[in-house]
Amino acid sequence: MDWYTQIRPKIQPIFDQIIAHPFIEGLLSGELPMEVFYFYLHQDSLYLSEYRRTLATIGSQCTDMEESQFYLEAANGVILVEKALHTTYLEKARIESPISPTCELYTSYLSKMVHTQSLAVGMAAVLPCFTIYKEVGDYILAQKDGPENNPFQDWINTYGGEAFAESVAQAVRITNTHAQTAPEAELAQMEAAFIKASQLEWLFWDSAYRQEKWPV
Ligand SMILES: Cc1ncc(CO)c(N)n1
Repeated sequence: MDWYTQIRPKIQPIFDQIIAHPFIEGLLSGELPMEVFYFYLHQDSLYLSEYRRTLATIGSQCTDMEESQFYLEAANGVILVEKALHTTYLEKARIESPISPTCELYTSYLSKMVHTQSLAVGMAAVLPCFTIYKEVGDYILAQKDGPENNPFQDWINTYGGEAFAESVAQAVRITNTHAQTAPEAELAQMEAAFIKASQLEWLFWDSAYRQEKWPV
């Protein structure tokens, strides 16, 4: 059994809590308050501006040319999403809230992993950013009881679409390849990183829903 197939069931309780979260329910029903959505988008644009550099770092660490190309292209894809977010939503809304504690935690965690751990562990740490968004996108697309004109449809299409699915499948394949030759201790670190990043995905939705601020 490949690495991802055996690790995925371990985050099922986290995934179940993500899709049951009022933020996701609100995206699905179209009833998420716009203010909350804008807060999320602004924090996500701050997240993406760090995440792209994390992906590019992984790309620069890969010795295999195609793996390198994949992560560098993924970083480039993130830049395109960032730009699209800015032009379609954020420019008009002019949100200026500072980076939230959770956003700072998540981006710092990923940066720490790729700068201080092995390549395989770095790959495992960024994998939930691919797989969880894809699964959430697919889950929302599969619901039949959404409204006719969902204001969040563009967002849903981005992550539920075919293009993103292909990128996710490749990230899974590459990470599996690295797990095949990883010693026990490294596999344990890969698992811990994958689970931690999955928890941070939940926390990111939750912090957006709460419009999390620094308490002091
Ligand atoms: C927090 C977060 N994780 C993953 C993605 C998908 O790239 C995103 N846009 N934001």
